[in-house]
Amino acid sequence: MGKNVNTCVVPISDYELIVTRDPDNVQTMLATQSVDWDVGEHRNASWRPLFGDGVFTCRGEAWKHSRALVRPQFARDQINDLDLIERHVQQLLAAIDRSVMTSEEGWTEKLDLQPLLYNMTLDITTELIYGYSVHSQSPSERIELPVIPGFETPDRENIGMHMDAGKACVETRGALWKYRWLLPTKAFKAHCAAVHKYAGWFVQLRLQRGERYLAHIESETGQVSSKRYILLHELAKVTQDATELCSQTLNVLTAGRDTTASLLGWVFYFLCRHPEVFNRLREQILGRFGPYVPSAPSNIEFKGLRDSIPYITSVVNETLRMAPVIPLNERVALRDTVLPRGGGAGGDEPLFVPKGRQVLIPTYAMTRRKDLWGPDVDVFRPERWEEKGGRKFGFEFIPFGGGIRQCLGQQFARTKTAYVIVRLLQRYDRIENAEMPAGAPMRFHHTIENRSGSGVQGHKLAVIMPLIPEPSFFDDLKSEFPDLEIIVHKLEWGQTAAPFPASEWADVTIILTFNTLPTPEEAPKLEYVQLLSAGANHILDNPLFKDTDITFCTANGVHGPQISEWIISTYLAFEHHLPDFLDRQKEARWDRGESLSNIEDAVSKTVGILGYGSIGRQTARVATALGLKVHAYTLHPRPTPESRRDESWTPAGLGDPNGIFPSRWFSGGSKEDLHKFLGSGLDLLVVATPLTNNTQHLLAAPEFQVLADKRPGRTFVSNIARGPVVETDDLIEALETGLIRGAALDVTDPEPLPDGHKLWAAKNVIITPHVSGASTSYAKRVLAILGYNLKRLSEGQDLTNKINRKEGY
Ligand code: HEM
Repeated sequence: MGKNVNTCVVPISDYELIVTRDPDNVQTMLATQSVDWDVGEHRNASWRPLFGDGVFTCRGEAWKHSRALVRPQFARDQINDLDLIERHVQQLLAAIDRSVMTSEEGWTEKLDLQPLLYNMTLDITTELIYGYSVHSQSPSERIELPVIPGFETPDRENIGMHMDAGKACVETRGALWKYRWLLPTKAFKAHCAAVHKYAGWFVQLRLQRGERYLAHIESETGQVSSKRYILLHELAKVTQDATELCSQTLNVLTAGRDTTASLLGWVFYFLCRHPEVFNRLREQILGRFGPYVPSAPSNIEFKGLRDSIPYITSVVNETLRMAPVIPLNERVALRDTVLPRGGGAGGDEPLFVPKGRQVLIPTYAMTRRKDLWGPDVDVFRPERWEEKGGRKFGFEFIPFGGGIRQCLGQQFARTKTAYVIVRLLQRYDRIENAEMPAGAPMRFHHTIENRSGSGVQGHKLAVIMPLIPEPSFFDDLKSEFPDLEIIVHKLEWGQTAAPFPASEWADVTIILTFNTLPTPEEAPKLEYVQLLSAGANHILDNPLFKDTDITFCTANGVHGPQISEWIISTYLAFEHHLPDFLDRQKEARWDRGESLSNIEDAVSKTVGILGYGSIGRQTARVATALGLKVHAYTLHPRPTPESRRDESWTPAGLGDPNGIFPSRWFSGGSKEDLHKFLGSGLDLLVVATPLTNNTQHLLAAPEFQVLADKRPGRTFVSNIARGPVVETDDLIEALETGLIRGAALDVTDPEPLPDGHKLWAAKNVIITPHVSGASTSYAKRVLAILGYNLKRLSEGQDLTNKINRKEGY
């Protein structure tokens, strides 16, 4: 850009390629002489592991076959289903509205639109292609998927992440092509496997349901429409090859999702910098469609959408000119051939291109040529598209490619983009640029995104804790989120008041703390509080929690490893008589007692876990390894694989995120439900339920009796939850009378357990002073949760370990 050169040869390492921004050359490669050209082998080789062989990745005959298969689908009107788009746009509006401040002007908080747009296009595209949306914007709307024996239910929560991370790997592998073997492959393979599993599951469902697939989805989603269109369903009428269906749908998914989200992101990038364009556009939109009416159906028809407001097309075209979301294309010569220009001393003569030579087409540089676009080429001016009766364009403007491989989704993308613009401008009367002036707000994948790369721009994190993390933690955080401002304050142990003036809260948006909290008025910008504790009962009455909708997240998950170790070690210690032997050791006494005849090991015993959260799940993992069977008890029923999953944070490779360990599941809130579980034959009962009004004294004399009815005097009770969940007197009674085998208690009621309390001396009891959660790795794990949540925040995703205000945990 900037120089008066349009075609050049560029040596890179040990090979040469040609770069051209000459429209005649481009037309030759893409259209008029396309028989001499194809996309490079390495497009297919680098993308295939992630998305398979499909219309976007293939070359030669395989591409022709793919294009013939997929193309007819895009000629159908049904693909432009505005009802489908509207449903997901509503979620976008809801997400924006959630950040509206209560100030009189009704401004939203500063917000990063790009991740929200990415979520929306993912939701739209997955619904269009597979019939089920991933609902990344509103996970609660996800419909339970049916079980397909032999096929793992797809991970809808993380599919966007797997696609993005997989694509990032493809980009790096592509850039380092000859040396790609230097790159690690483990993570890439995992992302590819997750993406294939996702698409493969829907393909299976379609193949099994056959023609009834559409009806099945309509009855599951409750959305019946004569216009309903599902790409997979239609393609499967032509081919039943599962691999092909998988690859072709994934190819369209990738071609359609990021591109449109990036385009929309750039549209609003320019609109917020050009209020005059925003105002003119909004005036025309309101004139044609009227203002936004909440809860009224959209009155926008496909036919009138783009034609009736040509200025929308001008704004979109100007955006694509300034920021072509696919900034670079390429072709490779299939035989010795020529390009019309670029050769000779002046560069005006034909240029010989030997077979195998790669030619790059920098679209972004072609649309910044002053000789083609005029002296104001660097100015965003949609009006240029209206001059001289509307600008006609040829191969100097190819944001959707051109010739035989022209984008199949162009009309769909333009419709979707226009629709979102109309709805947002109907709804909001102003938009302002809140981006910091410094830094290049751009992320460069195979599409260009206007995104600072951190997504946490404008955020300020206050770390307030007694143990200050290692400096390397902050270095890592800074390198991942360069725009994040961080302040760190050390607290004395036991101190709760903030060690700084209240005015310092004013621009804090994120806090990491145990219970040092501002008032809602002191921290008007606060969005997210990461607690250092797994429990939240100490903040439930705080006005910041009670009277605002600020997101609070617990450190749920940090305790799983050490507490499950405590549970299993006290249980095994009891079964192996270790407390007795330690007593005898103190007396230097070699005495086996009865142990040679009555030590029981854990194999084939049954552990019942009351409260199958992160601690319960890790306990299940360890118990399973020892040969125990697991019975799980949860408040809400978990009848399907999907419902058994747990999205809360867990250290990698630990816990039971997919709910695979229990052999039996019990649930319910009534005594009867609880008794069914307690009566299922438990050798070890682990109490791991939070303390709430409903769980106070959950286990008392009747419950110990139910345990004993099935396993007389056999059940060992382990309480690592909270003392009051168990009725202490009844527990002592059950121990003394031998109704239960023994108990390990890390928590008691009262707590601390006073000197001389009779529980100290109860039969077969092991008591520790509320220490099972202690671990030198505690802080490290909390910080991992914070880092994970910052990433999710930056991507516009829901945070993990969010406290449910209704349930109180
Ligand atoms: C702003 C949005 C979009 C832009 C800028 C865009 C751009 C492009 C470009 C430049 C190509 C040509 C690649 C080449 O020459 O090798 C292409 C191909 C393609 N696009 Fe799009 N696209 C967009 C949206 C979509 C959507 C929404 C879909 C589908 C739902 C889609 C489906 C495809 C397919 C299937 C191809 C492969 C065509 C072939 O190689 O035969 N695109 N797109």
